[in-house]
Amino acid sequence: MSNPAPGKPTPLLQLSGVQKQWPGRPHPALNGLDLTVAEGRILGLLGPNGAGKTTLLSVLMGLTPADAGRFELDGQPLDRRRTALRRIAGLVPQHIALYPSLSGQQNLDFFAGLLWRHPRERQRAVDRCAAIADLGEALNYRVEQYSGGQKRRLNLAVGLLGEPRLLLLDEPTVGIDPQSRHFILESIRRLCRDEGMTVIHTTHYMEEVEQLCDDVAIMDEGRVLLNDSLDQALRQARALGRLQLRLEGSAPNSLLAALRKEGIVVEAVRDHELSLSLAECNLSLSAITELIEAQQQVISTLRFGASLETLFLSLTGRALRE
Ligand SMILES: Nc1ncnc2c1ncn2[C@@H]1O[C@H](COP(=O)(O)OP(=O)(O)OP(=O)(O)O)[C@@H](O)[C@H]1O
Repeated sequence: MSNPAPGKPTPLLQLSGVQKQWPGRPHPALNGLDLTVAEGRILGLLGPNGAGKTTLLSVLMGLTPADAGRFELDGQPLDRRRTALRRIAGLVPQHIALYPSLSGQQNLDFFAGLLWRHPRERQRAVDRCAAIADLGEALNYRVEQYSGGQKRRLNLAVGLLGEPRLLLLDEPTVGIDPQSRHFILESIRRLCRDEGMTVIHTTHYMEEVEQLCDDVAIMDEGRVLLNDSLDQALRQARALGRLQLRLEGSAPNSLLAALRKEGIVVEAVRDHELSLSLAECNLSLSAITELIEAQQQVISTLRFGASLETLFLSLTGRALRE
């Protein structure tokens, strides 16, 4: 393998031309998919229903073989029929995969028993994952008594029992309360930061990708249309976007000049409202607000019209949640 360019993250996984046709389906679920997953980073995999995200995770877990394609792990080619990722990957499936009549603890013990032979290793994995789920007393309750959020937390913990190097998350926060969602996202972030785990996080929620992920891949009709760092993707999105601002006072000329100096195009000024185009500006949103506040202006509302959603729309021609 050639050495990565300085500053560029090392690829853990590289896929090219991956093809998968489910029997009896009119279109391939994966249709020449290329994807790079960088080591120790969180990749947000965005795509509408039927884009092929779950199929991709199934192929990566070796649950179903790809029809064609090249797979490289740590720069070494893998046999596409046995991608061998199961050894290093943990899957947190979209549908809760727990035994409802067993307690949380019993679920952890059971799944750990499938992964670890040695009782001491098994116990260590269970204790670690029980701590990650952080369910307190509820760990001893039957899973059928859990809230949706508690089930999701345990589902995540079970996916971590094998101490995976690569964690595959299939929409891990669907249909749960904001607190549990926050808990799950924080746990993922911590695992990535403290243990160098690599994560593929599939989701419909753009804002989750913006909050959590280092990299983003946008997928549609079995192909990856964009695979880049989140910063680059947002920069691309920003080029499509507008920032609408409402100030508490009217905008002084000094503010307009300061904005223009940073490459921000002031498209319209109406009373206290400004419409800005950020196509030529390299500042982050927070740097722009700081710049405005440094001009002694108070922002009462701010609406950014370009996000991953805008980028997604421009790449696929349709909204993610259509
Ligand atoms: N086990 C299967 N057997 C037959 N067809 C399948 C199977 N799994 C997925 N498909 C088909 O493959 C295509 C891609 O589906 P997939 O579930 O991978 O997409 P997805 O992006 O995960 O969608 P969602 O966001 O709805 O979960 C769809 O047309 C789907 O019907």
